[in-house]
Amino acid sequence: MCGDGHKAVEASTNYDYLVQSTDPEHPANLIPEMCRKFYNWGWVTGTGGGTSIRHGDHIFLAPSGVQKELIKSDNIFVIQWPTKKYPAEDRNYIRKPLALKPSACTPLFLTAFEQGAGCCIHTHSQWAVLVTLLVEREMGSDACFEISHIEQIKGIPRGKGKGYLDYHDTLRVPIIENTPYEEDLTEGLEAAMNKYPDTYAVLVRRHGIYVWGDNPAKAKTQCESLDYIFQLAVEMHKLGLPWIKK
Ligand SMILES: CSCCC(=O)C(=O)COP(=O)(O)O
Ligand SMILES: [Zn+2]
Repeated sequence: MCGDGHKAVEASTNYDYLVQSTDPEHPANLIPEMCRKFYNWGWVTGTGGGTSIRHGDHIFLAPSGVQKELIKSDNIFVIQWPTKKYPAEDRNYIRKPLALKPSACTPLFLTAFEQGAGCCIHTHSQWAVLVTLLVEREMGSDACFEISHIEQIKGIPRGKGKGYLDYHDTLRVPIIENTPYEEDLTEGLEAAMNKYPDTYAVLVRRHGIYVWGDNPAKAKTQCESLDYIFQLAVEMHKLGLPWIKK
């Protein structure tokens, strides 16, 4: 057996306890549970999308290219935090399930954790994709998504430690262009975070969205609020209703 294979066997043998817990809130139980919900909501169908949780100095990650609704705790990867983002071989994986690859979204999830997030969700929601196309056609490829005077925007934070948006505020979500490989989105995500330091989400044109939060519950509810708003925005557009109330 080659050196790498030997290391993987050792890692999976020694660190299984990291993904074994009877606590439903443990990341190794929560990621499969969240992915099942996200699949049923059309967010992670056809293996796309995923989620990752930071718990203390461990990052828990779903595997790549698998049916996300079928993930088991035993399939979860664990990285020791902090870790290098690149190259992938230099990341501090301490648990690598055999025959599985870590999510291609890993460097993007790590970027969210660098910002202090406790959980990052990537969806391929059709509402998110449609909004990126509408913004491009109506406002141009440099524009971000903007909407105001919708009750649900109160579910989105104003920025770290700044509370939540009010009904009269304008929600802005930056949009980055898609790349042929998921990993290559990282540069665009970092640039969008620098340009919009208060954002908790970045849309990816023709692809989906990355949403993060201080913890799994906040990431999930923020992602739900955004998805509700994107669906509403698409329907408003069909009715000729403006997204910004004058
Ligand atoms: C049909 S999925 C294409 C790849 C992608 O966009 C994605 O989100 C997959 O992520 P994974 O965690 O499965 O590597
Ligand atoms: Zn994706």
